[in-house]
Amino acid sequence: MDIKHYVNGQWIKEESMHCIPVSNPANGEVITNVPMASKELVHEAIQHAKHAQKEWAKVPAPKRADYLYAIGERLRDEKERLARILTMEMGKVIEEARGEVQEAIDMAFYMAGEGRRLFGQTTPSELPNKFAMSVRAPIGVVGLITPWNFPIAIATWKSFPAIVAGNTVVWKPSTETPLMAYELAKIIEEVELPDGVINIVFGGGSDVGSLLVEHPDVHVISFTGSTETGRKIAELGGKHLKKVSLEMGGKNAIIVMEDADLDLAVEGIIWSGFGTSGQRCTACSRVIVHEAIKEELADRLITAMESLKLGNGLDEGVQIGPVIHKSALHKIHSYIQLGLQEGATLLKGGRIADFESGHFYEPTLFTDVKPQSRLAQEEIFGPVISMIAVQNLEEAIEVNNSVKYGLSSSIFTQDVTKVFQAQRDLDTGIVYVNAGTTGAEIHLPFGGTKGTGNGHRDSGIQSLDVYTEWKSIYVDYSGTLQRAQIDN
Ligand SMILES: NC(=O)c1ccc[n+]([C@@H]2O[C@H](COP(=O)([O-])OP(=O)(O)OC[C@H]3O[C@@H](n4cnc5c(N)ncnc54)[C@H](O)[C@@H]3O)[C@@H](O)[C@H]2O)c1
Repeated sequence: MDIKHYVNGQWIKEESMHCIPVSNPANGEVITNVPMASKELVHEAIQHAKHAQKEWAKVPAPKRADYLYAIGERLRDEKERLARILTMEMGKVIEEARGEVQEAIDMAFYMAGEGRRLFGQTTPSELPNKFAMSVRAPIGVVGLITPWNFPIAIATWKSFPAIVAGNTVVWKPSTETPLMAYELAKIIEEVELPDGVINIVFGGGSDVGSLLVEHPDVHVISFTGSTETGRKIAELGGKHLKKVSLEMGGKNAIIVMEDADLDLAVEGIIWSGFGTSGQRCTACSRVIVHEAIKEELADRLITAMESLKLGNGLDEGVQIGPVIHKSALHKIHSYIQLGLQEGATLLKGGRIADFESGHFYEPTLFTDVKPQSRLAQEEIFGPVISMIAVQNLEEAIEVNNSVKYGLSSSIFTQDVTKVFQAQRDLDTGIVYVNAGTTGAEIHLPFGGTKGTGNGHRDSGIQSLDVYTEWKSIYVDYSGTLQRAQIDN
């Protein structure tokens, strides 16, 4: 499949184009080549987006929303085909890939509905015969920079609210997973979204990504990726006084209290820890367990892990797919060595899985992990769970909150008092009760605190705050010049 950039409604293949191969992580087969955009093309895409935004902002929001309904319909028609491509390029198992495409569909319809709301506020004026209101105004050109682990959902969390609010978009997808972006571009073309409203340029982070962040005609940057990259973007964006929304890494924990339903807890831990091979920003990588049940929980987890099936995500019945590439495999393995050096006890896994091709890591469980060890503090982004024993809920919450990240947390307990105490004191942007750390719904705000985010949210109505400015409008119909801010 020959991938091209999509700029101003045109498919662009540059003469001097440099391409890099993209391979299926399940078997190493090259599935496409991704072109690296030149500086000139990125600049051109931004200029088209800037030009298109002036007209797009004048289109009534309910009409802008009609394009999202059409995109949603096309995504729904293509769901199975897209899910299969997603599994091929990213590796997640087909059920999860279907779930991800469904998220994009849901986001299209949800944000299309927003075209008939985009609520502002009216409020009384302090002066007679004067009307006061505030409305959401689009900001201009939005630059999107996205990761490989959710190649379509995250882009739709960002681009759909951006365009329904009257902005235009230049999107730089991850070079690991360009096919989903290419497929979305084809749908955008089919529904005849006006030229320049969504532009897609492929390329590396430090060149194409940085260009978007630096460019004076890009007014907002919406980024999802690692905390390390987010920090660089925040620094560069800050230098250019740019609005920057950052959704970054996580080190999420499940707390299991002594009164928990252990069958449920085991299911929650297995699914959130090993689903997507641990490559979710919300993946559970720590289990904070009450001392009294730590052995029983470990035994049950080991039993549940015995039956997990690794393999190509396209094969039905496979529960755990590959990790994205070889260097991820080696990074994960280096954390196993580190954990052992730090005194943790390896209960299961800890090995690169024995497959002829592809990048597979065995689901891994450690116990006796020290809360301050690097194994317990750093994002591994692989199928590795560390168990940490605690004496009570207060200690569990302290351990949960001791990491630099703050995305998702969860507690398994039957005690309503503990539930309310935990939801108040856990310092993450998302808290689950009697469910794992993954499984966010698109109509709730998604994001985290501390090293995970900078106060913005993807999804939910709250995401509109990233893509709009509040404009306050005063209409004086008194026929006289009424002077406000004067105390007679
Ligand atoms: N909080 C969330 O919502 C969320 C969701 C999914 C993934 N993530 C995080 O994403 C990470 C995994 O994704 P990844 O490996 O693709 O992350 P990454 O930070 O390596 O890359 C993310 C994107 O940033 C680009 N990039 C890299 N360097 C850049 C630079 N200097 N300037 C501009 N852009 C640059 C990349 O090309 C890519 O498109 C994990 O840390 C995970 O937790 C967070």
